[in-house]
Amino acid sequence: MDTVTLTRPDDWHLHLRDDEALKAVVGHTAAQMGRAIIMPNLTPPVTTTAQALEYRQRILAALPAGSTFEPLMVLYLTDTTPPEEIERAAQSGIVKAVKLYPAGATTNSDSGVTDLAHCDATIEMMAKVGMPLLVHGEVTHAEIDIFDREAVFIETVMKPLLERHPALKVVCEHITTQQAAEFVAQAPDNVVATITAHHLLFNRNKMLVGGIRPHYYCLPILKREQHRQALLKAATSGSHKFFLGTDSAPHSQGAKESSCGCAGAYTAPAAIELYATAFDEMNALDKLEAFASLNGPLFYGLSANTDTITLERRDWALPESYPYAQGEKIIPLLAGETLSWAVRS
Ligand SMILES: NC(=O)N[C@@H](CC(=O)O)C(=O)O
Ligand SMILES: [Zn+2]
Ligand SMILES: [Zn+2]
Repeated sequence: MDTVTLTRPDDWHLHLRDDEALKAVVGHTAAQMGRAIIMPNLTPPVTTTAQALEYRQRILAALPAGSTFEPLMVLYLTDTTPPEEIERAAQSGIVKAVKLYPAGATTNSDSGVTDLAHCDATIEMMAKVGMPLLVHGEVTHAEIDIFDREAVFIETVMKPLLERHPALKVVCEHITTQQAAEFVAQAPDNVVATITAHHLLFNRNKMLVGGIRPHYYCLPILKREQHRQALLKAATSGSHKFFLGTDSAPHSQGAKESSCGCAGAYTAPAAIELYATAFDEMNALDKLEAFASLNGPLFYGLSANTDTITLERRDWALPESYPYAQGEKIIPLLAGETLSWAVRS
């Protein structure tokens, strides 16, 4: 296959940041995605429906002229989010989900949940009104090895959570392990997962062999090849439980190329091209449309987009960098390298 035409895809896990950074990055996603689920880990985080409505307005104002890109908003769950906030969010029609960041697990998660027991009534309300919980699934205990944090989370947090709230809609975000892929595949239909392009394309060697490559450092961290193979299998299985979420996470060049670099891979500029490359590796380009464009809307109760995009097999080089906030640059994943799938313009 040398061309693939898809219903226009959506990105079900995206970081857009705010202000100047938002203006620098939003066009990359809007150029190829119809909609995106916008992560709420700003500083301060988006914890109320009122804040989500304001943030949505700033995103719409930052879009290139004529864009029809639609941001889908998310609330940041804290120990003190009241059940009434979930009702307000559901009634708004604008807020589509609530995000669980275990406190300290990732970028801007300091206001996250310290113990899910504090959130029981709020989560009960989410199950009642059908509001999905999006989960950064890693434990944060210092004694747990970083490569094991997702697998331990499934056993110690996710399974007990679903026992208490069996009807809760849950998205296991950016899954990275065989354990997570198998857990989701075997779970009931209300439990699904997003998978990033970088976790489908790379294992941890890419980050650590021949020099330390900070642009491949993200959370959850890249795992061994066995896990990448399990993710590829899940994404191309044809199951409606797995769908596209880039976790494109912009940080300036200086914040990444540092003695203590930030976690996050900036993949938005070539998102669908990177996924096509991964599906091509599996000879599964015929499965890309369901993963990228159909399974996400199905879970969120939305219609698929009505227009299409066409990918073609053609070499092109990603730019070395793009302009970012405060005069800094942002380095896309695979900067300067050649991709063999391109979006036809
Ligand atoms: N994925 C990352 O490595 N970073 C994300 C946060 C997140 O999604 O965990 C970010 O906001 O920078
Ligand atoms: Zn995360
Ligand atoms: Zn993320």
